[in-house]
Amino acid sequence: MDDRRVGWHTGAVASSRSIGFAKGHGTENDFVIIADPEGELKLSDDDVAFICDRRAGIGADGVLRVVRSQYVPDWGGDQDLWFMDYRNHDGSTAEMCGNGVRVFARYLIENGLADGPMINIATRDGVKPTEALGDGRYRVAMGPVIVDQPEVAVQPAGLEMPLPARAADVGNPHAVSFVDDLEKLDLRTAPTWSPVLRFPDGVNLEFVRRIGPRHIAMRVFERGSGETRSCGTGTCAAAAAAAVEAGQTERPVSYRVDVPGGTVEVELHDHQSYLTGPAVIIATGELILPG
Ligand SMILES: N[C@@H](CCC[C@H](N)C(=O)O)C(=O)O
Repeated sequence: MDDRRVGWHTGAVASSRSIGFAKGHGTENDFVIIADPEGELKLSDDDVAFICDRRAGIGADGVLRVVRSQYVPDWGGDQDLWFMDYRNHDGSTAEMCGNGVRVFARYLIENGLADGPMINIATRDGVKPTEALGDGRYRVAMGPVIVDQPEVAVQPAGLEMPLPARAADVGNPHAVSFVDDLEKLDLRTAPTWSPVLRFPDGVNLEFVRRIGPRHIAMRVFERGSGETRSCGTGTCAAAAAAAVEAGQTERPVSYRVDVPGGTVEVELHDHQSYLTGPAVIIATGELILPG
């Protein structure tokens, strides 16, 4: 039997660390949530990759560490809030996670850490006011989405020609391409983009098919996580790019965005966007980290 499992039953493995976790998802973009209110837990990139490993670990697209903002060295805000320390599957950090922040809000409320229905959640992209709608859905004020000209070329495996893409900033970086057929895209390997220096820290790549005037479908290849079944910031980028492509200048304008893991709604206002979608907590348990 694996040593870590022996340790689980006997507590005899001195070199392992046992930590409580919850598992949740938003439209099947899934996360391991770890409470660390006073910022005592040091999670290396390898620790996060181990937790996210779908065979050796719990399995997830990312990790959400739940920590008071006063214990986050780089947090510049003056309020003490719950901070969502988001890590991708490979351990890298990201500024924001739109599905993660909804799951984070649900976790806070269900564990008595926040009252709701309105919670201000601190992220590396600032404070995200999040509202529990009472029906399992959460509505997040995501901030503005800034869409550029289609100046990027994205090359997925198997396509003869690169796709034109618009850069979109949702706090984290995105590039959105429009396609006629989402099913035939091969996203098992990372698409490349050019110019490479347009995104020196990497980029999330969205592929979008228009279904109706305010309805799109999307697949995504996420920076640090690969293809996922949904990306909340990506749906905001996709909706904003779709509105620009269609010349829809009226605000607010709302989009239904279908992703492989479900459906979300994106509302685009003049200087704000809102993401509404489900958040689910599916399990809690104890995790044994090696080392
Ligand atoms: N899945 C997330 C985005 C997570 C971060 C992203 N991979 C990045 O590195 O920017 C979402 O729901 O927004």
